Amino acid sequence: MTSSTNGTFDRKPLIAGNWKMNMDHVQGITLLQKLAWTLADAEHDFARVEVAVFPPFTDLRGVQTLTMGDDLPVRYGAQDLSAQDSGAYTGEISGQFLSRLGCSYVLVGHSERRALHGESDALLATKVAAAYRHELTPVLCVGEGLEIRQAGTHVQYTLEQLRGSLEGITAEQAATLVVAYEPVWAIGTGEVAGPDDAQELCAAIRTELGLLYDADIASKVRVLYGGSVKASNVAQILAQRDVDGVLVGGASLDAAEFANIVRFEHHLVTD
Ligand SMILES: O=C(CO)COP(=O)(O)O
Repeated sequence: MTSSTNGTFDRKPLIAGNWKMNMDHVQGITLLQKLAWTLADAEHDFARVEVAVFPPFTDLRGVQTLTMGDDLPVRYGAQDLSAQDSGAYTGEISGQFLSRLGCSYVLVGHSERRALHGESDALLATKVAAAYRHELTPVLCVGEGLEIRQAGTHVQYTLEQLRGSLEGITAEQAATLVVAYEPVWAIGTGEVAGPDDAQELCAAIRTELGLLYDADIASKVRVLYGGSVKASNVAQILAQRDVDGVLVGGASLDAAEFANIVRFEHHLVTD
């Protein structure tokens, strides 16, 4: 596993839910409350397996109030941030604002932002830097589309995205980075990369981080897999040595299903 079969992990697993453009601020609070109750009932050990949600911007203030008020051990982050800190950038959200809202994380370069908003690796490197300026941990997303996968150049392609999106990022900063490998062809399609595919790319990402920085940093960075993750397939994915967590889309909108994903260790045997 991230870990091994002896129940210890090399890195603390991170189970992250990307709500995308779903859940208004009222629905978001209900979902988070249900998730927290379900995990509390199950006596989930948050110190062992970390849980984070990525709601829309407009939900974040409510999420902050709820987590602070009820002392919830769930972390949260935004789905994007501006490369700029402040100024005449209509519609943009600064990392400073996210930090003030208690965000721990921010997604950078999700494939939907790369594809629908033309975000380039060069721009994403400036967003990663902005996240660090505001003490947010970037969750840098990389991954290939179907054509690249079919052409067999997916490893090369994904590592090129990684290098480009980390341009100018120091070793000290990279030590706290989270990378999410999300093959575009497996997102929202029900098509899951097999555990071996997830391991191949997560290991390749770690090796590349070792070359870009050093082996110690590479051993600290958490590399997640994302793409049609469900309670029924999560255990096999997380049984891979270099997969340190999952970034879940659709299945994170259902509190019971997401709680079961978080509790992947409890269904290792039955899956
Ligand atoms: O894009 C994803 C998470 O960021 C994955 O989405 P799905 O889990 O819905 O395939």
